[in-house]
Amino acid sequence: MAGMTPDQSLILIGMPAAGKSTVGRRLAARLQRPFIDTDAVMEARCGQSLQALMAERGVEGFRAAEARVLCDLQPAEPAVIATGGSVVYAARGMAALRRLGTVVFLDCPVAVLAHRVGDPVARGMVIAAGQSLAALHRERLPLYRRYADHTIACDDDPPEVVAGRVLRVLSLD
Ligand SMILES: Nc1ncnc2c1ncn2[C@@H]1O[C@H](COP(=O)(O)OP(=O)(O)O)[C@@H](O)[C@H]1O
Ligand SMILES: O=C(O)C1=C[C@@H](OP(=O)(O)O)[C@@H](O)[C@H](O)C1
Ligand SMILES: [Mg+2]
Repeated sequence: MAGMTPDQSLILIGMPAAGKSTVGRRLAARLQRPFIDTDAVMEARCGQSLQALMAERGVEGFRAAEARVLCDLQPAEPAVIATGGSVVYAARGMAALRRLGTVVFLDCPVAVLAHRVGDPVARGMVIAAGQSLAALHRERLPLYRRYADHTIACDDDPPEVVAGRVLRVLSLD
């Protein structure tokens, strides 16, 4: 898929700490579009922090709540949407997101992610007890690839550079 039409939202997926929220905010400013972070939408809707949600409902409950948020997302106008890293577990949620626009996968090496993330559990990630970040990355990579219209290699490049790559691949620069 080359470029995107003006009525489409731009949706960022990828591992936690890949830069979806940071790069997404920059893209929204550059494109003069609203910025939506599905993590913030979920916290507002559930009335608690993601960490509290995870502690109360567990991984399955968290994923179910996230899927409902994705299915109900209706931007008033084309937006830049940063998602939580675990959205790709929800097939129905991803189908809903894909109806809203173009999905871009920020593909960041696991070593860079590990440096940024610190302790996955303290960060409130959807991760099984004892699972390493590298194992989680292996588990999710096929899912990110399945849903991506475009993949952007991020390495450890600054957010502005990554944002520029996204705009170029979508012919929006
Ligand atoms: N391209 C980047 N280069 C360096 N640090 C980054 C970059 N993108 C994000 N970060 C940092 O990594 C952390 C996680 O970024 P964030 O945007 O919250 O990622 P995500 O939304 O994908 O989880 C933040 O501290 C942010 O400042
Ligand atoms: O990947 C994950 O398991 C998660 C990523 C977080 O969002 P970011 O990807 O924006 O960090 C947040 O949704 C939650 O802590 C679970
Ligand atoms: Mg984020």
